[in-house]
Amino acid sequence: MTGLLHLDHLTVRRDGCPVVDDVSLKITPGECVGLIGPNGAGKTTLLRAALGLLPHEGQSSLAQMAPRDRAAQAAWLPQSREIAWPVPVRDLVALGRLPHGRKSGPADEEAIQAAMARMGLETFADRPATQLSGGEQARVLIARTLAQDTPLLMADEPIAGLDPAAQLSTLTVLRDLSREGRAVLLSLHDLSLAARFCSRLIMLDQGRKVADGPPVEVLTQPNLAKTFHLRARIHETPEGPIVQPLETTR
Ligand SMILES: Nc1ncnc2c1ncn2[C@@H]1O[C@H](COP(=O)(O)OP(=O)(O)OP(=O)(O)O)[C@@H](O)[C@H]1O
Repeated sequence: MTGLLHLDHLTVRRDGCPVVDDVSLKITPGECVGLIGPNGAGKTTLLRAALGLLPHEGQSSLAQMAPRDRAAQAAWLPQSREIAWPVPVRDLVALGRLPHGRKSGPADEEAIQAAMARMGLETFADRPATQLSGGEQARVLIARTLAQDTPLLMADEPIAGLDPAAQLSTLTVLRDLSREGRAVLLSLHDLSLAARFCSRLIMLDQGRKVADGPPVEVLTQPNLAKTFHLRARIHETPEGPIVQPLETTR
């Protein structure tokens, strides 16, 4: 299967210490891959280095691309969700089309409308984006990445700050994109939602990839104890495992 992202022995050092440590992986179309790990495990650093936004050792197929090719290959939703300018929501979503060229046409219009509809933003179209709530602004920025219409979408904690219904609808949108044949790589902290919506989980611990596979194989008691220092109950349900943290084991 053709990979949309290959990382080959990717390492990022901060002050000489590796915070992403020799990570190799491949993301293929149809996958919704969740990057999990405790605070400071290296999730954001790995995503940013994979995009070529940080100096690194090893190889990232995306980082090697020319900027325009990379923007056609991958859309990126960073963790910071600051919207500085009071532009109408529709115009902000339309910025996702910039990598497709300056002249706007029917395909751009269609992609913008589809992205706004997927994130439930039609009624906000003319509102200045700065006047929306934090959660609504997050949905606008997700819509901007959807409008970019790339085979790969990478998102750093896309459901942080969203209410439970918005979390579910956002993860449903991302999972549906993968089921349509794109690939999604996202970091997230909610292990139960990760298990339910991701087809594969990659667990990071101190920069190293310590588990990689289907959620039931990654979210095990020993992995949770070793990586998250957590004793947890894992309930098997028809919707996938639910992880109930019970106590820390540090
Ligand atoms: N600019 C920086 N300079 C020095 N160290 C940094 C810098 N940015 C991140 N780090 C360190 O790199 C490590 C990985 O950070 P990173 O933000 O990638 O973790 P994370 O898994 O995304 O964490 P979180 O879940 O808290 O968002 C941390 O120990 C962090 O302190």
